[in-house]
Amino acid sequence: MSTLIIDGKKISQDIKDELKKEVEELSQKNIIPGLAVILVGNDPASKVYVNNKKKACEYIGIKSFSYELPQETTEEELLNLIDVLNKTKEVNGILVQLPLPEHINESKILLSIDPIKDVDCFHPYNVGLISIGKMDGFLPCTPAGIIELIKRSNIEIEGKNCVVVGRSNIVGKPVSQLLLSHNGTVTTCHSRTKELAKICQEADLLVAAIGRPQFIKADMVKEGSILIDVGVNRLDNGKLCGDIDFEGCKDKALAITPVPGGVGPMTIAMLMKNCVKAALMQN
Ligand SMILES: Nc1nc(=O)c2c([nH]1)NC[C@@H]1CN(c3ccc(C(=O)N[C@@H](CCC(=O)O)C(=O)O)cc3)C=[N+]21
Ligand SMILES: [Mg+2]
Repeated sequence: MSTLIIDGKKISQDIKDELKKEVEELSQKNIIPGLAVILVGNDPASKVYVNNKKKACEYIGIKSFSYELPQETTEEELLNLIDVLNKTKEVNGILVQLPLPEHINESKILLSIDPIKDVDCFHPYNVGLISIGKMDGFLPCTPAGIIELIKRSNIEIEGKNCVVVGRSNIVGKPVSQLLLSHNGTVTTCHSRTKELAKICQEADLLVAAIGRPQFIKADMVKEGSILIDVGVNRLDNGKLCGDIDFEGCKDKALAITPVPGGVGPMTIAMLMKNCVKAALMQN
């Protein structure tokens, strides 16, 4: 049987079209979702992501408020801006693009965002809700995007041996929790895991969120498995490359996500979904 290449671009477009419709209906009740996007510094990759988020807002009909602050911005200045946005009625969601410059304390910033406007789902209050299985509020964007890719490809999570490689607060940990809430049997691996290859070989569903180009090779994956690649590694030649050796692994897999065009676009679609949800919760 030929491998299903999961088309994240197409699926994210479907979601954006669903949201566009929903936002049109909301406008009849005079509700316009608003997202504030804050970027500190000049990282070119961050600028690209932030622009993609603004474009998605425009397409769907979400009003975006953009703050591009210089690298030297102090923690206090950033906290003051967030305080103002927390109190601004037109702003339903606040996103502070990560990573932040070294001199700014990231956890202090994430704590200062009003949890009801925390569309990234990074505030400890919202992280806590996810960890106790309350999934009716904001969902973390990349992990929720992964679940949506799987569901819309008609793949069942329940009962599957799910292996997540990576334990970051942004991807590894929350995706493990979402898979668990969908009744997967979840193993979370990391740099200190012993016999990583052996554990990966047992995975019916493997999520690679390591941050190393082509780390997962064909001999590490099970025949007939589902392979989800969260890697966004920029190579010296400018090309984007995943954490899975796509060419090597694809014939062994039942389904696999490409990079680009897999998980990445879903992250933005799920962010948009959280913005619409935020507007509903606040109106
Ligand atoms: N507060 C915050 N929230 C985030 O959600 C967040 C963040 N900070 N910092 C950086 C990471 C990374 N991230 C991506 C979003 C979209 C693509 C994406 O659309 N990727 C395209 C390709 C884009 C390209 O060519 O570079 C794709 O995979 O097809 C990738 C990565 C969100 N992040
Ligand atoms: Mg991400």
